[in-house]
Amino acid sequence: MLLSLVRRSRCLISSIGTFSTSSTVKMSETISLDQAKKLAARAAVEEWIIEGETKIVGIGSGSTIVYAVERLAERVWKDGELSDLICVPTSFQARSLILDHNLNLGDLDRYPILDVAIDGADEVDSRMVCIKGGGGCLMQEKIVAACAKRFVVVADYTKKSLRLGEQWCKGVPIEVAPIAHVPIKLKIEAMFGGEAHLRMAKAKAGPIVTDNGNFLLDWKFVAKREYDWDEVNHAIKMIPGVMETGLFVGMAHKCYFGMADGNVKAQVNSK
Ligand SMILES: O=C[C@H](O)[C@H](O)[C@H](O)COP(=O)(O)O
Repeated sequence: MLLSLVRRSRCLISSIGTFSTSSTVKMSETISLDQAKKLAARAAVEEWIIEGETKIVGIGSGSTIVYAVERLAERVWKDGELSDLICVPTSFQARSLILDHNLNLGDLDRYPILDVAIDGADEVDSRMVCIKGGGGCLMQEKIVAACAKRFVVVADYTKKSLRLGEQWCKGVPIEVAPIAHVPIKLKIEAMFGGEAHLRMAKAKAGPIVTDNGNFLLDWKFVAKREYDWDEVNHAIKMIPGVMETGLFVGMAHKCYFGMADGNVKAQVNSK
C-alpha cells in the first residue's frame, strides 16, 4: 500500500514539473531511500566479496554504490580483510571513490576477467532487465559488467518494477557519438515510438558530455507498449553512432533491494 503510494507520487512528481506540495512525501522518502540503498549495498558486499576467494571486483557508479565501497573499505581498513582486492571502476566517479577509500585501483588491461561487478540501477523489471545510465555512466558500466563472472545489482525499493517505465519515468539512456545525435534520435523514434531527448547539462551550457566524450539521449519509450527489450537493445545498438544503451538485458544475476520496512529482498536470475 505504502509502496504503491510512493510509486504513484514519484511518477506524478516527475510528470508535473511544477508540483511542489509533495515535500512531506519527498522528505521522508529521501531518508528511508538512503537507508534502503545502504542495506542493499552492504548485503551484496557481504555475500559476494569473500575473503581469500574474491580477487577482482567491478565498482559501479551512482549513489547506491557509495555504500558498497564504504563497506569494502571498512572490511579492508577496520576488519583487516581483503588487502589484495582489486577494484575496477566504471566511471570517473567510481575511480575517485576507490582512490578516496585507499582501495587497490585496477583496470581492464590488467584485469580483464572480474569475479563480480556490483552496480546500481535506475529500474529493474520482473525479468531483471535493468535500465541504467541515469547518472550518465552506462557504457563503462556495461563493459565492466560484461567482463564479470557475475553482475550484481544493488538498489532501493523504488527501483523494483514489474515492467520498465512503471517507476523510472526518464526513459532509457543511450550514449551516442555527438555528430550522430539527431539521426539516431529520429531513427529510434521511427522504429520504436516515444521521444528521445538530448540530455542537457545543469551547470554547463549545452549537453552533458559523458566520461567517454559522448552525448546522451534519453529515450522516453511508450510505457504502455509491450517491448521485447532484447530485440530493442540489439536494434538500437546497430544504429551507426550508438555507443551503448542503458538496457542491461540478461546480465544481472542477482538484485538486492533495500525495502521500506528495513529488509533486503533479493531477486535471482537462475540462468
Ligand atoms: O549512470 C549511472 C548508473 O547507471 C547508476 O548505477 C544508476 O543511475 C543508479 O544510480 P543510483 O544508485 O544513484 O540510483
